Amino acid sequence: MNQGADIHHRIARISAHLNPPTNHLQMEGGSSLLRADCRAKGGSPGFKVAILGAAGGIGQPLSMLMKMNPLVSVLHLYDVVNTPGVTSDISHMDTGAVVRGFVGQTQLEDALTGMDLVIIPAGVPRKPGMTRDDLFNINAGIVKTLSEGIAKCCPKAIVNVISNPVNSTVPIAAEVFKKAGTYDPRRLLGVTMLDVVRANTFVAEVLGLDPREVDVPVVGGHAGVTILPLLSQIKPACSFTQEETKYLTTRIQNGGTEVVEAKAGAGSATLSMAYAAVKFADACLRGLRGDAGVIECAFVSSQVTELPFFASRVRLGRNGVEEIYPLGPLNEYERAGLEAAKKELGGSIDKGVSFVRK
Ligand SMILES: NC(=O)c1ccc[n+]([C@@H]2O[C@H](COP(=O)([O-])OP(=O)(O)OC[C@H]3O[C@@H](n4cnc5c(N)ncnc54)[C@H](O)[C@@H]3O)[C@@H](O)[C@H]2O)c1
Ligand SMILES: O=C(O)C[C@H](O)C(=O)O
Repeated sequence: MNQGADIHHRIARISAHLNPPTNHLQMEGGSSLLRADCRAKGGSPGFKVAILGAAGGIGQPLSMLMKMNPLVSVLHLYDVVNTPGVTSDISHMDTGAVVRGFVGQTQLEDALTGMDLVIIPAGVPRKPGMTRDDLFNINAGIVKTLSEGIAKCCPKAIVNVISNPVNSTVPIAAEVFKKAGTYDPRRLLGVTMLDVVRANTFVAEVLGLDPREVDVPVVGGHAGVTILPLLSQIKPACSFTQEETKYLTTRIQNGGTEVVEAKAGAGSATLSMAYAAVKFADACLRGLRGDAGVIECAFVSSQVTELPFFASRVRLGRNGVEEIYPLGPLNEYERAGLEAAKKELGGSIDKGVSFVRK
């Protein structure tokens, strides 16, 4: 066989056992194909991460940022459209993770098999005038289907749910996992990190600080009054006037709507969300690696209140959520906020549970 034919033969051989439609098939040179294949098979240390909804407004920058994360060795990009292009594009970044693309329901199982962490930003976003709950009718079914795939193909994966309404989609995923007999509450987390990111930013603005120096716990859920910033517990310790407290609480609770209105029909937060999702996913991966003291806020199965799910500070470890911290001392304003949050949150959780049990 001449040299050109030999290379073509090697490419064909490798193509046959790489997942379709991977970017590697478009690379030139048999030797690089072989090396990428070895790394994909676990030759390089790191975690295997799938992003479901990878071609969307959040999915694309999230995929790019996860490709830059040194803890990721394999990155699977799944969507019902456009993943071949996104995968090809992102795969040219000279970072460690091997990227593979999967498109359409028939490739969902391949996308999920063997994953350590699955991030779900699949689903429709809000338009001005809509609540997150208005997305339920479409997104509930999407999250249900994707969760069924996870239960079947990677039941031990940590799952980060971004799709709205998070207050309902997390209970939906939990019910699907219960039905499948795979539910481990420690491994299912609703992503509320954007609320913390916003709270840090807005509080830093008021205090004249660098946002990186500020840490605001945000508890409850991820919609309107269920988003409850605990300004009395911020680090560094600081007090606010009543006016500042009201301004900050309202702005943090309406952060999503602020972006939806500014985008004027073109969707909701995508870039700040991708940043927040990566910050949270990185914390989950550091926990999986066994790092000590990884603490973030997340919407999880919880006994912190009488509700079955609640967002609060959690410690992340090798099994996902290793410890859930109590809310700590609340001031009068926060106690009233907690009551309002619980009232709305209870209904959203029930709605998610009934969707699967019906
Ligand atoms: N948790 C949060 O803090 C937070 C923040 C921002 C947005 N969100 C939510 O994230 C979701 C996505 O927002 P976006 O701006 O990226 O929307 P988008 O419309 O830009 O992207 C969504 C992607 O999901 C894909 N998709 C649809 N059905 C799918 C399925 N069955 N399987 C896989 N992929 C599927 C679409 O093809 C699309 O590429 C929305 O529900 C939005 O409300 C949550
Ligand atoms: O507001 C939205 O609809 C998207 C997201 O939940 C956000 O908080 O930005």
